[in-house]
Amino acid sequence: MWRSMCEVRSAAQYKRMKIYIEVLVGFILVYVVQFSLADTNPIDVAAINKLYAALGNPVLPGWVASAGDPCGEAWQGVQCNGSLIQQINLIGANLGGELGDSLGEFVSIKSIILSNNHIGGIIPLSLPVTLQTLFLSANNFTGSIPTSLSTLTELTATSLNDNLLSGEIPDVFQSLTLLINLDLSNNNLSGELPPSVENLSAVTTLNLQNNKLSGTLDVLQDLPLKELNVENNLFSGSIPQKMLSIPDFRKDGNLFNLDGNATVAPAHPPHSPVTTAPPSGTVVSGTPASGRVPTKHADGPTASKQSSSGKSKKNTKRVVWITISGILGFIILALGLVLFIPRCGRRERVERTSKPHRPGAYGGERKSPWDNGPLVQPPSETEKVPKVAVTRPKENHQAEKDEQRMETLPKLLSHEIDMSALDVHSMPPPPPPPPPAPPLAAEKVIVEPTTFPGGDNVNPSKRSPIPPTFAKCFTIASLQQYTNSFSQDNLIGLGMLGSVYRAELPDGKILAVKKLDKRVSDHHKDDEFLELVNNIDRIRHANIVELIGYCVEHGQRLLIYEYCSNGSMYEALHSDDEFKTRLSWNARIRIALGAARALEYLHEQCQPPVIHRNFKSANILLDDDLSVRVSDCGLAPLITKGSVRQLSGQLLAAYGYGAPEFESGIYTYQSDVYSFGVVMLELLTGRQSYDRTRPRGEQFLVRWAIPQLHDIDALSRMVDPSLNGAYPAKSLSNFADIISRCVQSEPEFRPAMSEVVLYLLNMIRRESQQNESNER
Ligand SMILES: Nc1ncnc2c1ncn2[C@@H]1O[C@H](COP(=O)(O)OP(=O)(O)OP(=O)(O)O)[C@@H](O)[C@H]1O
Repeated sequence: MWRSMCEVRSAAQYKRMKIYIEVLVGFILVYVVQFSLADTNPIDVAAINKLYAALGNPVLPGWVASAGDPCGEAWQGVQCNGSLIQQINLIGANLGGELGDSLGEFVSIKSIILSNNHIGGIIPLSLPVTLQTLFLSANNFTGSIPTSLSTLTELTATSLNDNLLSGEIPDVFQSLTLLINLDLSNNNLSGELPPSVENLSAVTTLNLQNNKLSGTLDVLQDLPLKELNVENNLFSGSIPQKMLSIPDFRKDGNLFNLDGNATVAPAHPPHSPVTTAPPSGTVVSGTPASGRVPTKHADGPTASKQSSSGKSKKNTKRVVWITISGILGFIILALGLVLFIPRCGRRERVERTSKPHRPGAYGGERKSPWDNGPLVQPPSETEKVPKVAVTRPKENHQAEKDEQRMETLPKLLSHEIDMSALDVHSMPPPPPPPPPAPPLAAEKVIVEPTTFPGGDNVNPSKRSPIPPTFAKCFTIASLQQYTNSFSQDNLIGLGMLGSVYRAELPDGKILAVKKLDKRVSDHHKDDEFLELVNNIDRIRHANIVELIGYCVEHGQRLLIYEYCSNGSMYEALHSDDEFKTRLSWNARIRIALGAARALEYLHEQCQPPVIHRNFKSANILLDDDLSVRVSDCGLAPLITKGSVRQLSGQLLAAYGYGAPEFESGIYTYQSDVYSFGVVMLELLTGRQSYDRTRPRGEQFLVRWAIPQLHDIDALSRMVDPSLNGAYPAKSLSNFADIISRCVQSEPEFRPAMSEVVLYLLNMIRRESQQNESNER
């Protein structure tokens, strides 16, 4: 065939052949596009239908027990890539029932996130081998950990903690070399750690606390652990020397042999799981008698899928594969022809001049105003660390800086000006965020929770106290005097780290004193606390609450901050109707900008960079003139320890600010970006991030809002009624577009904060241009 084509001699024959091929390629492309836009893959539909039935047909927007189109109809919590389901994320959705036996049937699902529900029964034996994250914590799962875990070779994080799991941990870790976070804590697991644990060559966080595990920790000694919690188990023997350098190693409540003497370390009462674990020895209902034998799934993906599918499904699958292979074959053939013909032509008709290349209908990606290339390349985790320390003085001239920044963005501006030349009202609504692409390798995405500064490998007890440079040292006596002995009248509020009091100095100056709870202070030695103070003291930015001083006395730890007279954005929006009416649309954009600048500074300019970790509207304080001061910056090390850590995770997730990855203990810069998106949603809707007084489907703001963000009509119905319609429609849709970028469930698709700042600045600039032209 190839030869005969090359032998085509006449120009007419060549032209005819070319047209024929172009038409053929056109047909193929149309078919491919149709295929990629087609309904959800039928195998995935069948699997999700079964899952839904097993969960007891709960009320979940979009979901149905038979057929349907989860990808096309955007079922709640479902994310797809083309026609394939990639993620099911239903954290805290009040789900009951069981998981059924359909999970292993999903074709290419990467993430199942069902934490904080009431799902019972066993963890299915059949699991999808494509899984990268499996979060089932805080449910009512019984029985043992399934052996099919061994087939999940792409797994990077899994949390099975806070369930009723019992029996031994199976020896399934041989091939889980990508696993970074594993949480099995707060169950009823017993027996020794299986030998294959030593193959977890990527694991950095391992939580095994509050079980009945026994034997030694020897299999853990060569793992790259940064955080290990084995508290409240029955571990014994001596602790391998190497393990003492794990930066966060908690081991109390075991039978370790310290200094050659068998020692019973003081046991803490185990954290009670969400539901009470049955006493050991109790036969747990629902535990399969024989269900723990390895299934055919261990044979690999094909086996696993076939074993769990019926004959008809096999046929469907075959048809799909044949179709895909056919299409691919066509494409290869067509490409071959397209590439081959010109070469033949060149060989045969050297006098022919080639046509200039014109991209076809599918030749380029659709661009949107926001898609003009990343405004600032989203830095990867490593790129985010600035090479040179930049510390912004408080008295920086932000307006001038913004001018400069805008000038450095000729590409953006020229594009935006071009866009504004168009009729904005006839423009389509903002485009949806880009479709999920295969996630990056986990190690590129994950940043370990911030630990105490000073290097991970430094033993805290060996650090020498470094007195803070600028922060003033207060005595308890003076603070007692300024707060009227920490009287109730001066109590401003309570947080998870402690209580905040209003303090009045003799010169009339008002300060805010954060008195850390004992359970927080107890985790940190004096020198660690001073180091923390030193690091907070370095954080200086016009949009961040300034640390004035500290106090370390008699085991008490206090942080003294500048006082913000207008309370928090949370109070302004949700507790004070009168204040809320003062928050015009412009004021809201400016609050968002101030908060974005604070995060941009923490992530990209501060040295060392800082992850906030507790970003929410209650931590966005407002000054006299409503300018933003973000609080609790640099306090992450206090909340990465002990019970506060758990509490912080629960609170962030429970109140709707926690990014999906937070469930696994992964908290990155992008997790802050997610929380920032939730704060923007609060500004847009005037709703709380979580409001249990609302109907079920509306309680979690993100879940309720996301499907509506790209629908102009729905958007205008979502806006805070107290704005009385006083906002430009275009500005609203741009604001919504930024939100939907920030709250994407795949962290790597969220923008860097510097991009968010630019988006907001650009919105403001365009509005002022619009206002000027209206005035003329
Ligand atoms: N510098 C400050 N000026 C004025 N009010 C403050 C200041 N710092 C904190 N507050 C107020 O004190 C209260 C408690 O703050 P705190 O940061 O301890 O807890 P939170 O933000 O409510 O919760 P979390 O502990 O999760 O951060 C909040 O209502 C906050 O508005």
